[in-house]
Amino acid sequence: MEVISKQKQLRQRRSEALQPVGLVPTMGYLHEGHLSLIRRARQECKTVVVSIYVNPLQFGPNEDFEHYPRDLERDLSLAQEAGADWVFAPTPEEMLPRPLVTQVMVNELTDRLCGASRPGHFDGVATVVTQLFNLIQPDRAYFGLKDAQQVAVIQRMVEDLHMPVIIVPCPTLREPDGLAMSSRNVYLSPTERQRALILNRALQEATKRWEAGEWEKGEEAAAYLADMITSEAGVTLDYAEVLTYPDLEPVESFDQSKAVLAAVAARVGSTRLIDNRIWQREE
Ligand SMILES: Nc1ncnc2c1ncn2[C@@H]1O[C@H](COP(=O)(O)OP(=O)(O)OP(=O)(O)O)[C@@H](O)[C@H]1O
Ligand SMILES: CC(C)(CO)[C@@H](O)C(=O)[O-]
Ligand code: BAL
Repeated sequence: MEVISKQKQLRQRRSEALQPVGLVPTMGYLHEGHLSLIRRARQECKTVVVSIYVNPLQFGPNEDFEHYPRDLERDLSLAQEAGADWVFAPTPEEMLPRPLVTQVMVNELTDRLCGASRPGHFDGVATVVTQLFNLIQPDRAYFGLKDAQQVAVIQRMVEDLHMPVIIVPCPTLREPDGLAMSSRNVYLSPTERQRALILNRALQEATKRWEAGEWEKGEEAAAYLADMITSEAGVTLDYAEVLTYPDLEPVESFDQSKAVLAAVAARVGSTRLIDNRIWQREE
């Protein structure tokens, strides 16, 4: 496996790469969720590129950019084991030699959920993903559905701007007790780690009720999720929403919606976690 930090070296390698080229964009501190994306890319692509870059553009001024966990040495050995051919790990100076006066903005889809709670977040994500697509020119790019809104935003950006890349959404990997894997789980104390289970538990219970046809509108399901999460000590709800997927519009009637996203975000102590389920009616 080759570690690449410079754009020039990347362009050189890219011009000689076996195709298809698969890209797994990450912010590092790799866990099994990331590794599942790398393994999937390995099955489907001749060249597998993992990018590791904590993108300052997608963090708000009071967010955890400085403290975001980083361990490049460990990441490199995990990426290699999972089958990566190259890791692109640029410095912020390499990606941002000067402040940008250009950015990519995806509207509407970013008005709700994490877009509403983290103003500017998806502008930063769309911009850095465009930079990575331009540098690496992947044929396929792999994204986790734990960040379901991110998948919808990137997919729409690629369609709107005719970017020549196939977006591959991949399932969320969980710890044995159901907690969605996340680099931010390391912030949790043992008590918080237990409390964090409420996100998955609420989604699991809501899924049973949706399957039983208990609700007509999305907002009834969202209220159920909000109640359950709010009742857990030490957990502060950020949002609970149930929207059509991938358009992220209100669900007026479950009967008429093919795919629906039930998404939650909450602070457990000071750690912000997200989780979701996609509910799909069989045709
Ligand atoms: N549990 C998971 N299962 C599958 N994919 C995941 C999981 N967690 C993250 N991913 C995906 O890995 C890619 C890189 O994500 P990122 O590096 O932000 O990791 P993360 O664990 O989501 O970090 P954080 O939760 O702290 O934002 C994204 O496409 C993300 O959706
Ligand atoms: C896609 C991404 C790597 C862009 O920085 C990030 O948002 C993430 O890790 O999901
Ligand atoms: N996986 C999303 C990256 C972030 O929280 O900024």
